[in-house]
Amino acid sequence: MTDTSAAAPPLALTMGEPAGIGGEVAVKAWQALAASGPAFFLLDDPARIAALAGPGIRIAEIAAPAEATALFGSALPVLPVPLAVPVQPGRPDPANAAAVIRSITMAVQLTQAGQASAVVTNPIQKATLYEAGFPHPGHTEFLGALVGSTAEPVMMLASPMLRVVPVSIHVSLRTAIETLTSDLIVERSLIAHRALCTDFGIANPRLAVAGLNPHAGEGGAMGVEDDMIVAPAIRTLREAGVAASGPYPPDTMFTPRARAGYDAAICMYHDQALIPLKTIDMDGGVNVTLGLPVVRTSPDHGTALDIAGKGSADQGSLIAALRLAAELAARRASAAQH
Ligand SMILES: NC(=O)c1ccc[n+]([C@@H]2O[C@H](COP(=O)([O-])OP(=O)(O)OC[C@H]3O[C@@H](n4cnc5c(N)ncnc54)[C@H](O)[C@@H]3O)[C@@H](O)[C@H]2O)c1
Ligand SMILES: N[C@H](C(=O)O)[C@H](O)COP(=O)(O)O
Repeated sequence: MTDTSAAAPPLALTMGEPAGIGGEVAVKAWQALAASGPAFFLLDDPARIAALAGPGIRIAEIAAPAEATALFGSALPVLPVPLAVPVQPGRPDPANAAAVIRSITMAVQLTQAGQASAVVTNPIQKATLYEAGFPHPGHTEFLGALVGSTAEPVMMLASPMLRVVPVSIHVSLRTAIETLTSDLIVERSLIAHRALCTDFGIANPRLAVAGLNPHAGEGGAMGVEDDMIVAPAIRTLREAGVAASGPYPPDTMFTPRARAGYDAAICMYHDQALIPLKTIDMDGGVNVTLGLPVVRTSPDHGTALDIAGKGSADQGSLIAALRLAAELAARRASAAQH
């Protein structure tokens, strides 16, 4: 376990969609972590968070991230990001989109400036941001643009039981299949491999590559992509020294016995990766963006508008995201010192 106890800067937690469950799980996560850390501050509207938390919980409005660590044991630190209009739980309003986006931008800038150790994002309501003109499909692509990445960052969902990496993210299933190439599989796998080595501290990560078709194509009878696209990518990865294997029939590669044989599953499209992860560990899964100069994690769930304002949201995934962000940031900080 990496030592995260040194005086690392606090984590920056974004507001996410204010009409969703982000504020509620942030308050619950603070209650769970106040005594132990890792310390974080929330970029949000302090008055709304105070109203949401109720009278028993102290909210501390801060002017800079450096104030958060000392306060964290007794109050939830909030760096103000004012909202344009009042929030109605379960009913997102595009008028608040600018504040949602500003919260993400500020978290990234503060992390790049060394004032925060990592970015942890609460879930956004993508359709509401699109309505307000947001041009990025999701956080992953937006973060890549914010830091000026040349290659699109890679999405990983991680839990103690499984790590999955989809080679395409927020595109239709048709587009995911039409744009699948050996080069794309190799590019995403190499970024994942590097992150598993450096951020996760795994010496020789084993990548299990999923097939695209039923039975990984059954020798071409159920689709040619496994032989023509996936298998050549695995050969290229192996030639580059990566312990990659497959293509595996996707229906059996997520069983407990199969999972014991690899460190991450490289999946051919979004839901091939995210369905097993969220089925196995919805309350402990964490979304991690690989290939960025800053550490970014997020809970695996979305805005859960159907339960917003009801007090029933589970905070487990956000707590796991905060803990993993601190661990990855500490490992990067330690590597930078050596
Ligand atoms: N990181 C992110 O920004 C992120 C991640 C996933 C989804 N989203 C967005 O969230 C919105 C809603 O997505 P969705 O409906 O597909 O998924 P969702 O995760 O919001 O909800 C799916 C179901 O799980 C339940 N649920 C989710 N989190 C829960 C929690 N912490 N405790 C208890 N129950 C919980 C919800 O009530 C709902 O019934 C979409 O706009 C989507 O794009 C954003
Ligand atoms: N694809 C993710 C999921 O379904 O859980 C989610 O939309 C989050 O994506 P970003 O982190 O890129 O917003």
